[in-house]
Amino acid sequence: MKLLEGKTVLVTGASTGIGRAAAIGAAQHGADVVINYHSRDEDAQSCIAAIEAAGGRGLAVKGDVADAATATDFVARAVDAFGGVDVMISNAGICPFHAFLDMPTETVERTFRVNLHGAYYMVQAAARQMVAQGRGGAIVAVSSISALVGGEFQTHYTPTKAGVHSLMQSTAIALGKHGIRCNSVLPGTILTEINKEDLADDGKRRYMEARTPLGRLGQPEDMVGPIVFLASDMAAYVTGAALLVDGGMYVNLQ
Ligand SMILES: NC(=O)C1=CN([C@@H]2O[C@H](COP(=O)(O)OP(=O)(O)OC[C@H]3O[C@@H](n4cnc5c(N)ncnc54)[C@H](O)[C@@H]3O)[C@@H](O)[C@H]2O)C=CC1
Ligand SMILES: C[C@H](O)[C@@H]1OC(=O)[C@H](O)[C@@H]1O
Repeated sequence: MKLLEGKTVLVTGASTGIGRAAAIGAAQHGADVVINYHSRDEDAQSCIAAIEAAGGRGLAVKGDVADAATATDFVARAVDAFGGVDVMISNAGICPFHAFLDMPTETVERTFRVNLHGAYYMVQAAARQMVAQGRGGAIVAVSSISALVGGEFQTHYTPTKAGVHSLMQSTAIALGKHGIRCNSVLPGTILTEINKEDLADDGKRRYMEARTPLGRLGQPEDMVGPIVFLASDMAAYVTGAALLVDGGMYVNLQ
């Protein structure tokens, strides 16, 4: 069953990882897909090729989500190309692991700007378009298990993920009257470029695997079902919710 037939889906940070898998997954579910990407033209084009191979129409728009103008441009380009916006998947993010006491100011500010300001601007630009269209919509933000638990080398990152989760709760209230649903997914540890270096440490990787009751770390494709579900009409009465997708890692105390 195709869950996003006839919808236009926008995904930020979609040239790699979870965003890429979500973009291709949306196309497999019948959507036209517009992707935002930051810098890697070849990866963006290969994502568009995969969207088209899945039967959807695709468009890649370059831009830094930390800049508010990127969001308005992204939405305008989607409307020009495909006539509107039905779903926004706010996914772009960075996590430059670093110790707390000597954390460079620029690292903190860049992480906040990309992960939190970027999500805010994208969600707001999509919501403005959805309200103008008058046919509702769905917003899915990629938060994290890190919205709920800390990380020694993620003191600049975990607050942004809690912030994204909180943003979905508040926008669910602000936008419910317009028929726009806002939810977050909270991935556990998914094997992507964001943690390639961190998990190159065998001890760290084995520890994270051992914490996961399902016995393995996640793949980007593990995020597709939960994201597509929340974006689709199957979730018509779900808003302000947060869906952990972590193989059980969060509940595994002992
Ligand atoms: N991989 C994991 O274990 C987890 C990832 N997440 C979140 O998932 C999201 C996607 O990350 P992954 O796919 O894992 O890693 P990734 O590194 O493959 O993807 C992040 C994407 O965001 C893009 N990006 C970074 N800065 C950007 C900017 N300024 N403007 C536009 N795009 C930008 C990157 O180019 C990249 O395509 C992030 O928000 C991350 O915080 C959340 C929980 C766990
Ligand atoms: C980058 C981390 O490995 C990843 O991102 C998160 O949000 C979680 O902390 C994951 O472990």
